[in-house]
Amino acid sequence: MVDALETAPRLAHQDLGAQVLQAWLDNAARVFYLSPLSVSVPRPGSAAAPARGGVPVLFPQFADQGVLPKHGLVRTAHWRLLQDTAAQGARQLRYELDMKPQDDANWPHAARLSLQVKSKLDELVFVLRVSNTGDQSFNWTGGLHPYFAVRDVLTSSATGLAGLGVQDRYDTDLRSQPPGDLCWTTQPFERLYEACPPVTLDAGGYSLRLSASGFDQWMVWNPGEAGARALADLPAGDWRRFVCVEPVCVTRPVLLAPGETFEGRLWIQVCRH
Ligand SMILES: O=P(O)(O)OC[C@H]1O[C@@H](O)[C@H](O)[C@@H](O)[C@@H]1O
Repeated sequence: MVDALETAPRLAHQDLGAQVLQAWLDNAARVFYLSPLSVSVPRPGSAAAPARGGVPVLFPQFADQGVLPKHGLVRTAHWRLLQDTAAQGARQLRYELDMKPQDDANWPHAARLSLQVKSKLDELVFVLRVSNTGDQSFNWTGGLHPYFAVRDVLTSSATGLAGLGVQDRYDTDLRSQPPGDLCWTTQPFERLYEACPPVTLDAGGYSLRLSASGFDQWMVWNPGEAGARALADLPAGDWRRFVCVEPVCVTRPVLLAPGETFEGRLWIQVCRH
């Protein structure tokens, strides 16, 4: 009998941003893209940079939609690792971060974040919890930003999104996802979906079944050939090696009263062809 632990994805991770960097399946396939040019060591005068790849956590601001640094404050914060274990056929990680009102003048709130990751056989589950530990309500946007490794984004596709309302950064007249599979070209792609139904991503060689709860939108992003040139931490040509399908809350910020907790989950199931 094969021990399920032997086949559960191995995980690499770092406390900066509680960022899962990689998950290896038992055949050594990598679930996530991770740029070899990622630098997480702080340079004098600048904050530590999150790795380009894996699964960054975005909070309390999605992308550049507000006054905070792009994608918020926690992907450049050092989290506490509370659990890193392998038992009963599963690997489990748990990170925690406490945010205090005095940490950032533009977001003067108290919150506790926890990220739990569980890998079992061909499955990964991410659970992000946000608790309001202060005495005033706050709202936030953000979520998870997985960089899914694909053989070639130009031959990859995703199903499950047809007919959903969209906001597209580059095609502002587009109102809904056209019928058929979603495919990518050499052009930059950034499309926010109005909901978060299950999606199947054909990564080339295997598919990833993605489903989420708590989060209520998908953001699908790939910088394309031209957009990638502006990303110093991405080798030329590597934009073809990933697509980000991100479970997020953007259009409807999450309001948390004192003592309330949000819970968002992402399930990633690897299906061999
Ligand atoms: O380069 P960053 O800060 O990691 O962001 C990557 C991309 O992340 C996506 O989620 C956003 O929709 C894009 O606007 C953004 O460019």
